[in-house]
Amino acid sequence: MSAYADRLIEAVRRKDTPLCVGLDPFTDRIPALFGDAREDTSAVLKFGASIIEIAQQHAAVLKPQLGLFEQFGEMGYATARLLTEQARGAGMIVLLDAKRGDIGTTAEGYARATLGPKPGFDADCVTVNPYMGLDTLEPFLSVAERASKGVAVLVRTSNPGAGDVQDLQVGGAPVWRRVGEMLSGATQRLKGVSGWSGLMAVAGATYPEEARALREVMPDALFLVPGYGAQGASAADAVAGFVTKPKGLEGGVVSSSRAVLYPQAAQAAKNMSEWRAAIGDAMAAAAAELRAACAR
Ligand SMILES: O=C(O)c1cc(=O)[nH]c(=O)n1[C@@H]1O[C@H](COP(=O)(O)O)[C@@H](O)[C@H]1O
Repeated sequence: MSAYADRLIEAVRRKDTPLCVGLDPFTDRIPALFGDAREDTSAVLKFGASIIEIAQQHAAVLKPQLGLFEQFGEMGYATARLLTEQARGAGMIVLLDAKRGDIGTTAEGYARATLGPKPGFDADCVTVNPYMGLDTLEPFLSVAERASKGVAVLVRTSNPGAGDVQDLQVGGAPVWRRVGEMLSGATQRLKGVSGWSGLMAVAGATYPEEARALREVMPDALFLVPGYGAQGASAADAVAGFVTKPKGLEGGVVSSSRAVLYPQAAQAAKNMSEWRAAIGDAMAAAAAELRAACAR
């Protein structure tokens, strides 16, 4: 099987947009058309399945947020697995947002659970937190190398408090830059023939200057860029860390969850076809806006 980075970049090129649809189920925002998500996980399953049916037309990548499924207990976990299977079956790349991070021996369990085949999740890529140290990433890198998968590492996150730790100065440079530098060996290990690496760097769209600087430190890492849409970052900010290649569409994926899952028009939908149209419009608009931002 070809390397994860090559599959990802090829899929993004085919869709002609770096849009990654985030699947974040919020019980109070899933429309009643699907049932009551506060009481019944089948409403979450139906909602997620419909989102994937629409997302596969507009985006190459799906990012299920595992914590928001785990809040429903074992049924939530099973639902996330079923939706992962559905998305992969439909040809989408699944980037499981699990934000794992623990000592190496424990991380082996997390790596098998997320990237491993059944009974694991068999996701294409998983988000991990490197702030316990590089040894904690090793199990994920080993599985990724063996199974042509990816590992998305938090480097400069999108949240308001990202700078609390990540901006602290170490030897004249912020921590996030040091983390980016530390990841160079891992980046080389997951490199594909395209020259891109399946060691993805999470770089928040809300901090475009940092994303640009991180690109200099990590020239070969595909970026996973959250923060576009609901967190206020523009499409131009979201692609700040991308690089200019002939088609201008290279550098990673930009995720959007709430803005495409719960747009105002979808909340007002009276029936399923109105809801589908509203979601399709929101995803098409995000895909087009990001495509245009890449071309600039
Ligand atoms: O790893 C992530 O996906 C992530 C990293 C980060 O720095 N910031 C961030 O918002 N995320 C995730 O990206 C999604 C953002 O959702 P929206 O703000 O609704 O688009 C959530 O699932 C977050 O958990």
